[in-house]
Formats: sequence, C-alpha cells, structure tokens
Amino acid sequence: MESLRSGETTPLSAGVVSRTVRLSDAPRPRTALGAADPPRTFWAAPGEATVVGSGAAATVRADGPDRFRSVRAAADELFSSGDVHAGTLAARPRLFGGFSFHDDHTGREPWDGYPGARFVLPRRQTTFADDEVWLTVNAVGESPEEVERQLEEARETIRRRPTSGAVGDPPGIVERTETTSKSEWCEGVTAAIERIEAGELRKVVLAQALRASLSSPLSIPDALTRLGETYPDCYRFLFEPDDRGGGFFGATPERLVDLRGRTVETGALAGTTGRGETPEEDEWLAEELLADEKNAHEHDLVVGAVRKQLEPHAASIRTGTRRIRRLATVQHIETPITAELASDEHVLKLVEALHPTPAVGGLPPDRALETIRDTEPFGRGWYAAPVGWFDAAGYGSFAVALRSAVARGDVATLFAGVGVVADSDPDREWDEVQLKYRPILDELE
Ligand SMILES: C=C(O[C@H]1C=CC=C(C(=O)O)[C@@H]1O)C(=O)O
Repeated sequence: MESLRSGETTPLSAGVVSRTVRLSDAPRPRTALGAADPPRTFWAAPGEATVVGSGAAATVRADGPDRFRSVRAAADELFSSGDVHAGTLAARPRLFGGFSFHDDHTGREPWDGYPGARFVLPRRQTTFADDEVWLTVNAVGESPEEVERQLEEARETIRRRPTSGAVGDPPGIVERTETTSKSEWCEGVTAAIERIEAGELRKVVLAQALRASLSSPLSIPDALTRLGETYPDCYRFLFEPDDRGGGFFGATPERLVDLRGRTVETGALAGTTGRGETPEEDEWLAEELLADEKNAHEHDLVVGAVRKQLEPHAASIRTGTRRIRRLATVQHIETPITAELASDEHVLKLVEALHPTPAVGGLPPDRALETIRDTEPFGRGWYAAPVGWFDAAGYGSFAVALRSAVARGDVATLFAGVGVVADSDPDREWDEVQLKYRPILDELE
C-alpha cells in the first residue's frame, strides 16, 4: 500500500478508498447542499475550491487540551494508506471540521453533539473548482469496485435530481433572548477594564450570545447562498453534528492560518467601525479607525502575538501593510502576515500555536481566558475557534469561526464579541456587538 501523501493511485484496497468523476451536468452548491445527507459539510473560501460534503466516510473526534494532537494522530493513521483516484487536486481526500474555543468545552446546549474537535471525511463530496465540478465517493476499508459502483449511482442520482427553486426568504424572528443584559454587559466590561488598569491584563475579547426563536425552520443552504452574495470575500462554513440536524454556520472574515508547502499565510484582524451611508462617509470612518489610538493598540497586540506564536516555527516572517477590510456591515483593521517555515510542519501544529489569537482571546492568554470564563454566562462552543480542513500532507486552511450561529429547527443562537482594552467604553462595545450580529441576523429576520 502506498501513502496518500504521494497523491497517486495504488491498485490495492487500502484504508481510504476514493474515486472522483467530473460532472458535465453540474449542480449548484446550494442544490448539492440541500440534497446532502447528515452530517453535511460546507466550505467556501476566497481563492479555494467550494466543497459540499454529504455524510461521513470517517469521523475523527477528540476532547480536552490535547485535542489538536489527538486529531492529528487519528488523521495520520487514517491517511497512512489509501487507494485514491482524485482526478484533480481539489478533490483529494480532506478532513473538514473544527475545534471548541475552550479546552474544557462541555457541549452543553446549544452545543450538544459538538465535541472538543470533530473532523469528517465526507462520504460523498461535490467540489467546485476552476469552473469545473467534481463528484467524489470516499470510503474506508471498502473495495474499489464497490466505491466505483456507488460513484456511478451517485452520479445517476444527481443527473435525475431537479434543480432547486429560488432562494427562500429569511424565516423571521418571533422572539429574541439575550444571554447578557445591557447592565450585566457594562458591569463585565468595566470589571475587565479594572483588571487591565491593575496590570493583570492587557486585552480581553468578551462576547455575547443571542437566542432567536424563528417563525419556521431556517434553510441553512439558502442562508449560506445569500451570505455568499453579501460576503463573497469571507470564509463560509457549515458543520453539522452527527444525525441531529441543524448545524454551526457562518461567514467569517478572519483567516487563522493557511499552509501550503512551507508557506504560511495568516494575519491580524481587530479594530472595528461601522459602514457609512455614502462612499465619503465610509472613507471618513475608515480614516478615523486607522488613526484611532484605542483601535490601533487593540490591533497591534494581535499583530505582535501572531508573530510571536509563529517565531518558533519560522525561518522568516513578513508583516504586510495595515489596511482597511471593508465588509457589508462593518470595517476592520487588517494586517496580512506571511511566513516561511524552518522545517515541514502539519497545519494543526500552527492552528494549536495560534489559537486563540488576541483577536478572540486576549493577552496574556491565560488571564484573558480566565476573565472570559468568569464573565460570559454561556458556552462559546465552536464560536471564535478554528474551523477548516487539512489533507494527508498536513496542508490546510483554517478560519476563526466568527459571524456565526448554531441553528437547529426553529431556534438559532448567534455569537459576537469585541476586544476590550483600557480605553474601551462599555456602551460603544455593546453597539459593536450588535453590528457583528448583523450578518447572521439579516439571514433570520
Ligand atoms: C470577536 C469578534 O471579532 C473580532 C474580529 C475582528 C474585530 C474585532 C474587534 O474589533 O473587536 C474582534 O477582535 C466577533 O466578530 O465576534
């Protein structure tokens, strides 16, 4: 048997068996996702192939502080041998999933069904890359003939499937419940500022959750389609728990890390303002954001921490020019950071080193995490944690799961947070949280 890392084919039945065909009568991602079996997977990222996963040929789960290493060990075993005809690099076997924010994540409501880490090798996968669409069937320990038969069957099903109709309207919200009242929020932010002034902390990111009861169940394929139109430069994702329906989805602007060969792409995204009514007002707000000392400090702490976390692994690190990242609802300060690794590394090593960046945790990390646990009355679950994919070579792409919600039936729980530094004003930070709910709220109401 041959290692999957070679990317080539072996004739023997091995661990992972994967067969791919190019589709001529190609479905759209929304149609493929609507027809997919649970657990469904969706991944669309700037400059990457869009992938829709249906079911699981293999699932890797882990919990606790060692979850990054445990996932890697299980994946190494899964990928140690294989019989793969991928047809195109984009359709090679990949594991898609994510991690919990906290090491001691418990999976309490609404996170039941989400362990500390969970990655899926989709059973059937539709890959949209470079104007072509590929259908893959993955299996573990099955004969290549059986997998080829299933691929033919899946292709026939797609050929006969009607295309889905127009994207539906958002379901509407009948009731909202905030986990944190405005006065509790102001108390929490004020207490955090006192810890910063006492020299115990430099920055902490505090978040809120919003439970929305919907007038009908949310169509996540429709929501992701609309998010793709409004936030084309964001990472859009969906990860479902096994057999429970619903899912964790979102459209996040924040890349955690991308690794190809020894080249690492990451960055800092922190510091926020709103959008203007006119292009002139947008420009004015952007300039004010870049010139604002509080936001510059909040951002600098992230740039410094990301560089420091990369240093032990890197032969060189380059910090790009600070710029404005303009999204439909907010504007952020963004600094791209690239690095060349000193030796080959698995992307999960970098994910573990970088998570949580001070854009979602704080500084120093331990005290920030303690402050988050003491202050937030809800479980972060997978919010603000790494989500993405990796392959047999250890390359991969991960985003930070912001602008996101867990939806199940007619209930969705949204999450949003803000960086708190010494000059923060609790009222303004409250308003910023409301702005960061907007991308998902717009899909619901
Ligand atoms: C924590 C969130 O945003 C982070 C990313 C960009 C800007 C941020 C800020 O300006 O506070 C946050 O650090 C969120 O959207 O829930």
